[in-house]
Amino acid sequence: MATAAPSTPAAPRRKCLLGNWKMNASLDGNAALLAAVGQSLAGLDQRVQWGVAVPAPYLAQVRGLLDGTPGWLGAQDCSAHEAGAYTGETSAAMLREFGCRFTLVGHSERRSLHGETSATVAIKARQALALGLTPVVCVGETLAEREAGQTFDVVKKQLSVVIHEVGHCVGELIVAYEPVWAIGTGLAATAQQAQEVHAALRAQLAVATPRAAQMLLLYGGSMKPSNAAELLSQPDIDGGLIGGASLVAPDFAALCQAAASALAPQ
Ligand SMILES: O=C(CO)COP(=O)(O)O
Repeated sequence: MATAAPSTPAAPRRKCLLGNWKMNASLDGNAALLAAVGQSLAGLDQRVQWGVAVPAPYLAQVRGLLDGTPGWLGAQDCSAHEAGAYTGETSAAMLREFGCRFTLVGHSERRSLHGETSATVAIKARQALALGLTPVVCVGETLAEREAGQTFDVVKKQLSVVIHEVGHCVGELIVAYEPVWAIGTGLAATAQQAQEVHAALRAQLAVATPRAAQMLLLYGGSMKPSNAAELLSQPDIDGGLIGGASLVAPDFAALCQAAASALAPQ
């Protein structure tokens, strides 16, 4: 008698490492960084996707630098508006025209320094999806919120506004959990802290989409070569959104290799 297949097979997830260069770039520096990254990552397990979110003025240059590599080009933000009198903004259509594959939305620095609300972040995610860009929706609690025991409430609320706004496209999102207290501080969440938030986010997504098990959930906040292996081996951590370490070619390459090591052998 044939053995029945398990009803819920383990999801064959990929890993994904996205660099967020923030406001750090120069023509010469970008060329040197990506030449070194490209060289280090030749032969990387193809189940590891990598990419970089660059400042808007460098999109055209970096598009050329990534040509011929599997690296994804991304932006750090996109406008909530389609077009028109919005000085300083960059639309999803413009990002698309310059070859972007993804855009961050709702990074904590946008929320805290530029007053972005979850409602605005959700509209940005919808705009990005409408133009065929993958929104990387960033959520995360502050230290005060964590200490007050509000972590799960905060991140779920941030995500629920986006889920509601994008409707049936939820499964196309990438979600990045970035605890605000871990960003740029050198103090990453422990693998256990990050895993339990990721599991909660995936459970929340599962209510909205049958694709939740395949969705990429990234951790961000002081991920570096010394802590990457443990973080990336958690069952619900599918990769990283990397700030500082994405500016150092050997570090970013080491994180991608750690992601490859965390995957099951092919
Ligand atoms: O904000 C981040 C990525 O978006 C994380 O930054 P760091 O990796 O520098 O902590």
